[in-house]
Formats: sequence, C-alpha cells, structure tokens
Amino acid sequence: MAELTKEQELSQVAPQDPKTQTPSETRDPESPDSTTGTPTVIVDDLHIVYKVYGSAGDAEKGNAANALMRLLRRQGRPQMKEVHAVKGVSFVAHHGDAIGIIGRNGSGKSTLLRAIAGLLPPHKGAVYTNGQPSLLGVNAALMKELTGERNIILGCYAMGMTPAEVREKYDEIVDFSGIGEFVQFPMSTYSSGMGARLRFAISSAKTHDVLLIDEALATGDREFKRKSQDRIKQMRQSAGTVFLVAHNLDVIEETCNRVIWLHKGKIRMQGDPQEVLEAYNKA
Ligand SMILES: Nc1ncnc2c1ncn2[C@@H]1O[C@H](COP(=O)(O)OP(=O)(O)OP(=O)(O)O)[C@@H](O)[C@H]1O
Repeated sequence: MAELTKEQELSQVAPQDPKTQTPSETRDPESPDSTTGTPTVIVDDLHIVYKVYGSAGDAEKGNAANALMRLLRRQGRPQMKEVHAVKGVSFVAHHGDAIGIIGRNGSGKSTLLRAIAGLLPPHKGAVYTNGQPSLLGVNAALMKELTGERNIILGCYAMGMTPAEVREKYDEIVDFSGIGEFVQFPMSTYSSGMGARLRFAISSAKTHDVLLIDEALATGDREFKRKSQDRIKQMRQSAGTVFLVAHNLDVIEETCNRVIWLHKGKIRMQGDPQEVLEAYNKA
C-alpha cells in the first residue's frame, strides 16, 4: 500500500456515516510526518459520544415534592445524558511514528485511544487501521486469580503467538517485568506497579502493528521507566506505530516524534514534540 488511495486495505472501525468515509481527505500536508512511512491509522472526523443514565441535578434534589417528581419522571424514560468526549478529531499516523497524546484531565485522551483500538464505536466519522491495534493500559484485562506465569502464557496466546514463540519469549518477559519469584503467585497479590510492569512486558514481547499505551509507564519505578522507553524506541524501529498517553511530559518528549494535544475533545495543536509541549506548558 503505497498511498492512502487503497482504502479497502484499511480495516475500518464501526463507521456510522458513510459520507465521512473519505480518509484521503484527512491527510494533512502541513504535518511533518505526512509524507513518510506507510499510513497505519487514519482518524477521520471522529466523534465519540458516551450515553449515561444520569442522576438528578442539584436543583432537583432535597425535598419531598422534587423526590416525587423524580419518581414520576422515571416512570417514563430514564434520564439519559450524553458526554461528547471526542469532537471531530482527524489525523494520519504512519509506520515508525511514536505519537504522544497530551491534554488535561477529561480532554478525551483515553477515549481516543479506546476508539483507535476499536473498543468504542464512532458516533460520527471513522477510524481506519492497517494492521491490528493492541491497547495496553494499566487496566488491560489479565486474569487476577491466575499466576503471573499463566497470565504470560494466556496473554501471549491472546496476541496470536504460537506455543514455541511463547516458550522462547517467556524468560525474557519475566526478566523484563522484574517481578522475580512473584511470577508463581496470583496477580491479585501484585502491587499495581508490578501488575502494570507485567502487562507492559507481555504486550511488548510481540512486534505490534499499532500499539496503544495508556499511562502504562506512570506506575513503574525509574529503572522500569527507562527500560520501557528503550522498548518503545525499539518497537518504533521495528516499524510499528506507537500511541502513548501519559501525564509525564518528559516521557512523551523523550519517546515520541510527534505530539497531539487534545483540549475538550478537539485537537488544539499537533506536530513537533518540543513545540507542542512548549505551547502546552504555557497554556
Ligand atoms: N465510560 C464513560 N461513560 C461516560 N463518560 C465517560 C466515560 N469515560 C470517559 N467519559 C467522559 O469523557 C470525557 C473524556 O474522558 P477521557 O477519560 O477520555 O479523558 P482523559 O483525557 O483520558 O482524562 P484523564 O487525563 O483524566 O485520564 C470526560 O468528560 C469523561 O467524564
């Protein structure tokens, strides 16, 4: 796939509006990376809306009449609220990119990552991916009641590795995670940092087409952070694309070649890490 014109080669995540499925329109000629590497992820005018059943607002609470009104209203449809978490985000990522996503709490970073992973359907717009995206978050699901050893095997199988590949990688994963003899204990006995380290070690044992990391580096100690940054650099070199959401801006600056700054669900700025981080720190 030399250019984006072969749209059919990109798998598409749950689009709802056929009018928006024109990824070639989303290329940003101004972007420093838009002409290098093969496109791996195209986010095209993406909107993500959460629907939540809300409770009563403060003005409606407090007395019997209001309580009765609330009860009566609930006899009809329950009150539903919408949270418009991502509002028209578009960008193109390429092989070899490590893209940092920054923004204040609630700006939509994790939502964007989950949408790229295909875990959230777009309300409008689309996400196209070339290859399998894998989301690595501190809450990524491994089975807590199983030992680290079992989880390594399960996790590797889940990523599509063969038994021979799992045997080959097993020691390296345990080593990298630094959990030592705890590998024989159930994950429920691990500290949150140990769990996060094991998840990172498992997920990064394989070369991913698109690896999405959500704050995974925030929990490790200094030594583990350094090791995981090196691993991310290696993954970039092996031609995958890495997305990294982290509040630690140093990690983003050292690891990423491009930064997207989200503000209230929209892209406020994107491009060279130093420039974007400087503007972000001044804001
Ligand atoms: N499961 C959910 N249901 C309803 N609303 C949600 C849900 N998850 C997130 N939101 C809302 O969507 C918006 C974006 O949240 P998101 O977690 O993506 O932000 P974030 O930038 O990752 O925040 P943080 O830096 O605090 O992790 C917020 O207003 C949040 O309240």
